[in-house]
Amino acid sequence: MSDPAESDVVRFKRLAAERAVDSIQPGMVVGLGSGSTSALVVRRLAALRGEGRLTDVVGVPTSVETEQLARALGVPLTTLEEHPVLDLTLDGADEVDPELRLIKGGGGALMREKIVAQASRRVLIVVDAGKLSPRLGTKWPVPVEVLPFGWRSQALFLEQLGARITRREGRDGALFRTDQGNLILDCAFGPIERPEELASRLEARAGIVAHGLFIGLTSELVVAGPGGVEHRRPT
Ligand SMILES: O=C[C@H](O)[C@H](O)[C@H](O)COP(=O)(O)O
Repeated sequence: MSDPAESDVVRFKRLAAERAVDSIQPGMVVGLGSGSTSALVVRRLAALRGEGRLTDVVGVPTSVETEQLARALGVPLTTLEEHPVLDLTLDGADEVDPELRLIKGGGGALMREKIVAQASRRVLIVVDAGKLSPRLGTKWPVPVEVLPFGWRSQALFLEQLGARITRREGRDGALFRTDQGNLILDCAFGPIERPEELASRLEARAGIVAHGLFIGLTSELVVAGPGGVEHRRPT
């Protein structure tokens, strides 16, 4: 039943999460993304387990936060060491372009999310319609995870690539640290003309350990908005 206090965005996220969980089959090993939409996926999976469905599904969490939520809700977990190939990953995104290229990492989990996505046979991205964008970088900066060692050099390098940099802080105003203990530089490039080229330049730089451009990784998208819930595949 829907909660009258639930905002439209949260309702769309929930509807998309519910539809996405329909793609999970019994016995699957499933990557569990991070962020508020992925939390709704975990909650839905836990609710189905409570009804005696999908009880043999095991998850690989992409962040400490998702791991804690899944454990609290009794969703069984495993690791990539145990299961280096996953059947399916369900994850959110911050921005999605028409080719289903993504910006991710608003919650700082980009590195583990990308590792898990690359280890998955299928990656299903779950979003509300507000995440759709004509061009990546229009709505969201590209999060870049850097080693603390030499981070100022990486900031200069990113500025030379045209980014306006913000070093991410937590809600308490302290420096944000990823689950790996690294820093995030949020890089506002504005609308990005050639995301593949930018991704290659970021990947070639020592000290940058991950970036939030997810290209060629989305197998399917579930998007929910005022027009309903839609399940898309790349064209
Ligand atoms: O690091 C966080 C992730 O990439 C999230 O999947 C992304 O930020 C979307 O989060 P939300 O579902 O809360 O909008």
